[in-house]
Amino acid sequence: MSFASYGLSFHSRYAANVSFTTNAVGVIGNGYDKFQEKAFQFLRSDADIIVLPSSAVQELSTLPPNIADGTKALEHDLMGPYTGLNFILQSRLHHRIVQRKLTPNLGLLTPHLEDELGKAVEDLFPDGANHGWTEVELYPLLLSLTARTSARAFVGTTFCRDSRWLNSAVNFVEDLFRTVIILRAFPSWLHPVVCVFMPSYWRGKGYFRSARQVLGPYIQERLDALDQGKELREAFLQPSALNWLVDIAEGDERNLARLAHTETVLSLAGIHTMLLRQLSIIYDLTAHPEYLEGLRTEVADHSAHWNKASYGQLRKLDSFMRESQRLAPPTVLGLKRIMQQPYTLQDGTLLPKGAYVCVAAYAIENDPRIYPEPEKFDGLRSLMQGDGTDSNKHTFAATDTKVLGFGHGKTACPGRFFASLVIKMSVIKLITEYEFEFLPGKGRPKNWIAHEFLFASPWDRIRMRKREVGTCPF
Ligand code: HEM
Repeated sequence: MSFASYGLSFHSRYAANVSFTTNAVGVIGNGYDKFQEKAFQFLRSDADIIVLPSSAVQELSTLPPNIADGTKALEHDLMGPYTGLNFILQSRLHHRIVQRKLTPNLGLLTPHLEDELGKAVEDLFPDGANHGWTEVELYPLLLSLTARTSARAFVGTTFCRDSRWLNSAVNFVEDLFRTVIILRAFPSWLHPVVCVFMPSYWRGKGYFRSARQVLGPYIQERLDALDQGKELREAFLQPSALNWLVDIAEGDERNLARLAHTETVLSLAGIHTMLLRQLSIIYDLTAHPEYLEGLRTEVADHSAHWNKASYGQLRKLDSFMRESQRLAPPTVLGLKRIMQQPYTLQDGTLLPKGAYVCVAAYAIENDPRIYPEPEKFDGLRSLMQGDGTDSNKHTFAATDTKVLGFGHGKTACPGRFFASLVIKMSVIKLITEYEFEFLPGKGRPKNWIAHEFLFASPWDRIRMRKREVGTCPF
């Protein structure tokens, strides 16, 4: 069994890993262009990665986890044994809570999220912006905003403003990626030694401990109340993932550490992914202000009867968000899987047991045969593609074989509907209440890509000011 080996003839694994670390878009893009409809392989320090052609997306997305496991690939990528993430292999609770509780209850959560977002803006945004142009680092501002807003849904009012919880939730992710990026510079056999010298590794353990300390007594009280059939106090009746988690946990999952860790994983899955989206959207809107009035008018058109359903009717905003994610996706690889048994694809490619496979998501979404003039930012691109027959097909949360930011098919991100709601809510708040501009002589801050992951600089500065008349509908 062989794959086209991209660049392997002159690259040692170490050199290949350095190329991938610093230029994943180029490495994968060149392989994608060169091999087109054939699978190819490249080396990363921790794995030999097989990249399947775009024609295999549909088939790969339908393979069940007993054949191609996405959670194992995620755990592998995020270095489970060194970041504590290996516990996601023991239960699907982190997935069930999103699919069975968070998503079906979005309507119920919407007014709570709107309320928290409004309070967070008041608490966090600089007072100077209310009086004129003020220079800010937008990244940390939006990070705190997203952590607060999403915490209202994840842990309820009891903890959503608790600095111990918020600091843990935010810093856990940052340290996790530090650990991953540093460890990937070393061969796997050195990881158990190198990690001991890394502060991010030790801090990572501390966040899990802190989650248990902060949430533990509350979780225990709810578990006891449920077991003893006691009347639930007010906090226990609020809609929050924390309350629902305790309800749906079964067997070994009904354990303080497991439940508190699951909450930490929700923060990992949600906060930075949503922050980076919002940051990109505000940067893209500032770089392309011609879209601003159209988006504000779309919101204004629904303002008189604003309700939870209004978010689903903002098609221009959906399109803009999709275009922003196409050009700045969370990762340049998609549908990452570890094969649990040998499998032969319809095109005859044999994927051996244990192989790490994926598709070139960024290259597909920037392929001129699929997206004309892919380098051009076209905020209404997906709106124009809609033929009106399926109004949900072009929403931000919709996936497709050519729209891979959330994966595709049954295994696609279960949190994408929540993410879409929270991102829309905060973008609406930001653009109807504030104006933004780049610093004089500066353009849109660049994204950083390290390995397959997209990051943004937390130190980039931008100017903002409150609009004279704010028009936020909630
Ligand atoms: C813009 C924001 C987000 C992006 C771009 C994103 C992207 C992704 C992607 C690409 C996957 C892998 C899908 C696959 O198997 O191919 C995934 C999985 C997942 N996401 Fe998201 N996500 C986002 C927000 C969220 C949020 C807010 C939550 C929670 C509320 C969440 C929860 C999850 C979970 C539980 C999984 C499955 C993990 C597993 O396989 O065990 N995501 N996400």
